[in-house]
Amino acid sequence: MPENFDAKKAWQITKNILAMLWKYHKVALIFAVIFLLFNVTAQAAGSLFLKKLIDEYIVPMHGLSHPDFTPLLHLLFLMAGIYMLGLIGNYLAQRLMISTTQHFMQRMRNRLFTHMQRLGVSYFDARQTGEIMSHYTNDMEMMRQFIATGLGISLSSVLNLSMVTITMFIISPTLALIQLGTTVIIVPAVVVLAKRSARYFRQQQADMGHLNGYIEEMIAGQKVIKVFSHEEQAVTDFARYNDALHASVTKAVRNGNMIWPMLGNFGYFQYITVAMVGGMLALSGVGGLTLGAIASFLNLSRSFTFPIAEAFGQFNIIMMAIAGAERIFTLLEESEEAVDGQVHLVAVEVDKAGNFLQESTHHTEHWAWKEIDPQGNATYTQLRGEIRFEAVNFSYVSGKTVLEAIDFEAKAGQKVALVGSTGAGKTTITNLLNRFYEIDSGRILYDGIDIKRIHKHDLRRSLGMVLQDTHLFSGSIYDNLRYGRLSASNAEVEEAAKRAGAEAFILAMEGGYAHVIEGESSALSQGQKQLLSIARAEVADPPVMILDEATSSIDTKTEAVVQRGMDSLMQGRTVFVIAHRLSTIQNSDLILVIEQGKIAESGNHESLMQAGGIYYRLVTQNLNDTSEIYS
Ligand SMILES: Nc1ncnc2c1ncn2[C@@H]1O[C@H](COP(=O)(O)OP(=O)(O)OP(=O)(O)O)[C@@H](O)[C@H]1O
Repeated sequence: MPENFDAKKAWQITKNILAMLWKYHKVALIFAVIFLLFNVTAQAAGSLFLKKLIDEYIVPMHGLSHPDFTPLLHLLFLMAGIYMLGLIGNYLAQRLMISTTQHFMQRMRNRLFTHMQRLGVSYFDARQTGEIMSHYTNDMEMMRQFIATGLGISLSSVLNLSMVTITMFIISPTLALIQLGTTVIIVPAVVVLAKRSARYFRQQQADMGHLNGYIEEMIAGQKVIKVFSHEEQAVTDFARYNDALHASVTKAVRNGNMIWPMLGNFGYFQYITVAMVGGMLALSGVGGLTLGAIASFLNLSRSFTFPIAEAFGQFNIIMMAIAGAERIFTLLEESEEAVDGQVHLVAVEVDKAGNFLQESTHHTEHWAWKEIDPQGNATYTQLRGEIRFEAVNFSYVSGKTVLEAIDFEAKAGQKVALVGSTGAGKTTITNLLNRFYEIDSGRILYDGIDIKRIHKHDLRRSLGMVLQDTHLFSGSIYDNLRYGRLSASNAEVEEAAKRAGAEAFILAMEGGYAHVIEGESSALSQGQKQLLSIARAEVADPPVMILDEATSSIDTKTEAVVQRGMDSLMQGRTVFVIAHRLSTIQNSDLILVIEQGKIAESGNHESLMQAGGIYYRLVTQNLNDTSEIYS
């Protein structure tokens, strides 16, 4: 069942859109209303002229043998002129609304993307890419239609209706009251249909998001689907999502579409009622109704239901837009990742003995933490790369502890290896160091400074990451490697690639460093991608590195090359290695065996082997994963 329609919320969202439109496009909106007023005034004037035409020109001419048509023609020309002005007003109003919509949408897209860049990793971890994408495609398109057509038509309908009502009262207050009185009858039915329709439109937008999410997941997982021959299953699952979407679209459209014919038919009923009552009143001489008054009133009676029907005809669009806009606003209301922190990372110049000289504006390979006290005095703490976890507890979902009482120290320049079974919490430890997620309790210190006090951008700049899941962007090799540090020169990029062991294969490619990679679909092997990602980290030259070791997805020869790249990257830095090959971590200064979110053992290779515990069994049984010990 679709969620209940919340009229208050729908109104709030409409108000939000209107407020934003007003804020940025005040002048355009004022002019659009003025042009629309031209149009509705012309139509009302047309009805009043019709009365004049019949009562003062046509009726007196009746029975004359030589009628003078000149005054009649003058009046007809005047009417044509007024209608023309109305048409021009309408055209200008439409044009203004279209250009306003385009500007508004451009602003919204920018706002959405900027906001998305400021969201924390947790937002993306919890959602499918397709679902997020559908905010940019589907929801945005709904919003565009809302402003371009829904809002324009509703606005002109309201103005039209007001003008028609005023003109009706001018012509005959009695008939005007009958018209309004009969309209009240239809209101409850329209409201019921409108509410039902709105409910299904919200469901439709949600179903569309699910479908997009599923498609995106299936595209990303095409190879896996094929490997397991699950094409049929994927088609069946897709059909389920598609059926759900079809059902909600059908229900929404069916309810929405009933409003238009219902109001249309009701308009005829009103037309006949007004004609009959008006005729009777005229015949009995009540209210001084003339033939011209009845004719122009009947004309207005048709125009009365038309804007109501037209406004409700936009109902589908408005409801879909509200559903779409609600999803966009929900994303916009998603709290941004806080990037506070008064401690900054700066490049510094040092003398031969390594003593601090001064802050530098360019890359120097030496870093310091800079803090400015309330008096404006800067203090510099030389960056050493010491990391300390003190009694850290963490849970992704409240109540489900993932890390418990994590306590260790990585001294400057040390290599710390994290080993343990899958899901033990190794990656989570690095996620906390990066502040992708905030700890529940305890402290993480970086050179003695609580990382919560370090500006998040600077903290992350000081931590390089080479993940198994490498991501390269569309662009040249130069561009991709420079992503690590935008100010790096070509020579620095080439030097880093050489150190990472990536030079040979880069030069073998057409264009060498200028070779353009087309996003993730590039024809690079897993090992080559990993070498590029190592080189990218080399360019960034951060004092602390987090390495997720290559797994068996690459062959032994490439693995040796990647390992050499990693070894080079580790030189002179504090390094955290999420280890998958025990052979590569034996020289680590500290090995942490993580089990079910706790440090089960810690020490160096020798001490852990002597202890004869989990690590000893892992090594002696030549296993990579502690879970195999227990199985
Ligand atoms: N974004 C997330 N939201 C909720 N739970 C998560 C999230 N990421 C990881 N977890 C859970 O936290 C636990 C630790 O996961 P983590 O990725 O740190 O394990 P790991 O030791 O790195 O495993 P692996 O060696 O398989 O990469 C697991 O139970 C996992 O299911």
